[in-house]
Amino acid sequence: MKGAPDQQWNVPAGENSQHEGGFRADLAVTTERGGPTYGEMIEQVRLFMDKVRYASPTPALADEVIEDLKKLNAKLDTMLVDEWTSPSGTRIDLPSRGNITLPPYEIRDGGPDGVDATVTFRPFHLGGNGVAHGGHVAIAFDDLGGMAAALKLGGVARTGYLTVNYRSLTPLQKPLALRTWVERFEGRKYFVRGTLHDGDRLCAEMDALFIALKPGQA
Ligand SMILES: CCCCCCCCCC(=O)SCCNC(=O)CCNC(=O)[C@H](O)C(C)(C)COP(=O)(O)OP(=O)(O)OC[C@H]1O[C@@H](n2cnc3c(N)ncnc32)[C@H](O)[C@@H]1OP(=O)(O)O
Repeated sequence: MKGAPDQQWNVPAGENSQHEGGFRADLAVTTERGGPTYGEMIEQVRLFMDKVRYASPTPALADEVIEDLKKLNAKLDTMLVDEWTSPSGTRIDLPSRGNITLPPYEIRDGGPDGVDATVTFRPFHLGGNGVAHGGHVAIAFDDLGGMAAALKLGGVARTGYLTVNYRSLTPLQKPLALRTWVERFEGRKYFVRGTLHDGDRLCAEMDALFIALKPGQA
């Protein structure tokens, strides 16, 4: 990665490393990494992506935006850390734990019985004709399905397969109810179901297998 010659992006698993296999060794959550305005920074990036999705800039404006973005990227280059110490993914006080790559969701309730979340697809999640891209719906199911498996097994799991049935169109910019739960498990195999509703209307359903990782497994 350019701009951060002294930073290690991938810390190999080892005696003193901060991860075990594929996931964080320390699953402790934080509300402090990245500082008190980290969430607002993420929100401004999402807002920017919303604008980019719909903007038709003049060549002059595109050049101006490019120069501004280069400056911002150079600023962040001075503060890059490895994935295990990044705030992203651990900030439970923020939508989607501060993970910019996920559709923003808030957890209403979560435990071994399942996860109840509210997800709001943004303008930049547009697929076509004003509604969400199906891939973004699948990402929301994957993360929250993985969370249901993790809360049931008390450890981490990776997706073996994930099937989404798209039952009706998924709107943007509207809080939707996403629920995931472990239907059954056999050994390391956790069969997880999920639903996405707009009010009473079913938008999509998930049927997935998450496999508990063995200690140290990537
Ligand atoms: C609280 C924070 C929450 C955050 C949640 C984030 C969730 C995000 C989750 C992800 O997106 S993970 C990324 C996407 N997934 C992957 O990249 C996984 C790629 N695949 C693998 O790494 C391995 O295949 C895997 C670790 C999943 C399993 O390999 P293993 O060698 O550990 O297990 P094995 O192949 O022996 O399979 C174990 C059992 O599962 C079964 N199995 C494995 N894959 C299957 C599959 N695809 N379909 C059906 N069954 C499957 C397999 O047949 C076997 O069944 P039995 O025990 O009954 O014999």
